[in-house]
Amino acid sequence: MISAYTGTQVREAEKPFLDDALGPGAGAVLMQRAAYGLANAVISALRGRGQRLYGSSVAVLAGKGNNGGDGLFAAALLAGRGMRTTAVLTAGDAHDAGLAAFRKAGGYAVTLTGDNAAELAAMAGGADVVIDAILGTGAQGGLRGPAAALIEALSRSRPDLVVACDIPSGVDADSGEAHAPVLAADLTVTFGAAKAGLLADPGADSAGRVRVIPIGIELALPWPALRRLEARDLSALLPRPERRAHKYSRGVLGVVAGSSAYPGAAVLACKGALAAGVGMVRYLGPPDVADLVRQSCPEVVCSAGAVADTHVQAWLVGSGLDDSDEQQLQRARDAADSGLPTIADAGALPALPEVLAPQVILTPHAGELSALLERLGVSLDRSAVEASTLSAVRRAAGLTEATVLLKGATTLVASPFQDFFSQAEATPWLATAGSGDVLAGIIGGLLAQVGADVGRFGDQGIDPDARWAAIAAMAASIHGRAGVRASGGGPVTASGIADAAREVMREL
Ligand SMILES: NC(=O)C1=CN([C@@H]2O[C@H](COP(=O)(O)OP(=O)(O)OC[C@H]3O[C@@H](n4cnc5c(N)ncnc54)[C@H](OP(=O)(O)O)[C@@H]3O)[C@@H](O)[C@H]2O)[C@@H](O)CC1
Ligand SMILES: [K+]
Repeated sequence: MISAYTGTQVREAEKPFLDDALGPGAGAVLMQRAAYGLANAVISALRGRGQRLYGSSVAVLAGKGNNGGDGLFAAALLAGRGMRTTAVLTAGDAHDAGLAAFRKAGGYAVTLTGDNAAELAAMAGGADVVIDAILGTGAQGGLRGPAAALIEALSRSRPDLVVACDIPSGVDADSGEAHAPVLAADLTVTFGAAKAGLLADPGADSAGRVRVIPIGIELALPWPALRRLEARDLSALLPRPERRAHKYSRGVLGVVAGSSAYPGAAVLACKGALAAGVGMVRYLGPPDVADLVRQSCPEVVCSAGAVADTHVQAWLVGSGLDDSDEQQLQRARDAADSGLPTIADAGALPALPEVLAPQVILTPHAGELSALLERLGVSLDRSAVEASTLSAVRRAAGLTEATVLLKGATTLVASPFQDFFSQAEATPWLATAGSGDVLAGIIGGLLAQVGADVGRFGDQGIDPDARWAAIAAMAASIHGRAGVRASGGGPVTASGIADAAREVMREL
């Protein structure tokens, strides 16, 4: 599991180590570790591209704070390895000890002014590596003045390799909000712990690959602000049938989905659930949709019954529902009100009561989340949601008291108890019709199997209250991995994602 923290949490954790009572320059030790990790990461990245170190060039953009200090010390180490190093001091002022070490190692420093931004951008853009060490966790807002002009010009020239020091300058370490201009990094080398803003969009868009360098503060870190499940977490959390299992003990999912306009959504939701290994799927809906479901998935038991008369462990409602089909909408409301874990997708979102419960998982995309918040009296249009995904999903979970999964390049999940998960396994090829129905199916399939198994989650450090969010995150991860597998770098279909999800489950 990757644990991520706000900038404030990391700074708090660093404080005890900065105390001079620990010895003179105790804080400098942390900076040396950070700089060493950054320099090594740059060396690995260059070698990974088949480039020689000796004679390669690096431009470090250094702000006046400790982030700039990290960058200058790292550049000094790189100069010591034979790289040609230039520092652009973006604030006139610079970290004294860092600049002294940089100069001593043979580095050349130049000060950014109002007049030379374009010239220095051209110089930095021609370097083999650019290190962005302008702003870190001490930033207030984004880049301004000449530093903003430098980054704008440099972004246009698309440097070969950009390495962000701790966080891309202009990205908020707590929220992932990006204050333009931000220089998109290929790699972010972050210190002590991943910052939450690197694992939430749009910050994640600019971060590239994230590498965490331990600096000795790890044991002082509090409960994480955000977590990301990795393959081994999924392996530990996924259900395996017991020796004497039968279809009912493995979990039964009820599905209320599909309409004459979108019958395929019901099929894809059922396929997703079956791929997730559920014992049985019971479909409730109109006869024409049920016919298609039977033809495509003969394993599914179809009826036109009521929610109250249908014995299941979890519900999936909403995928492909028609907003004029009052009978299906009523089923969706009954399911969400049943007290059973329920995934509510697409057409169910506008139909449910405003206040729900943690075991109800809502799965909006940014536009649907904007509409949901609008109904709750919060005016946040789609682009505002996209600009601030973590805060938007937090607000939605707080107001609805439900678990909310926001779909996107990075999928964020928030529980109403302030547990957050972020998964980023997906490929852009996943953005295809029906993909969300498969995701809903996988969530439903997992809810039916492990929703009641509190101990399974506790063993992995997940609170009982957070398990609904963890299940949604597990499903997002499986769905993302399935998309990558089905795509192989090319187009995918939603059915292909469901097929691949079964293989991903087997591997995990
Ligand atoms: N603590 C530690 O021991 C360790 C910390 N580490 C490193 O330190 C980083 C945090 O360092 P930091 O606290 O010095 O802040 P940092 O992000 O460098 O910049 C803030 C400076 O810029 C200024 N400024 C602010 N906003 C601005 C803006 N929008 N545009 C322009 N300027 C702006 C602000 O000055 P002010 O405006 O307040 O006068 C301030 O001087 C952290 O990310 C990590 O890399 C590691 O070495 C491990 C050990
Ligand atoms: K930075």
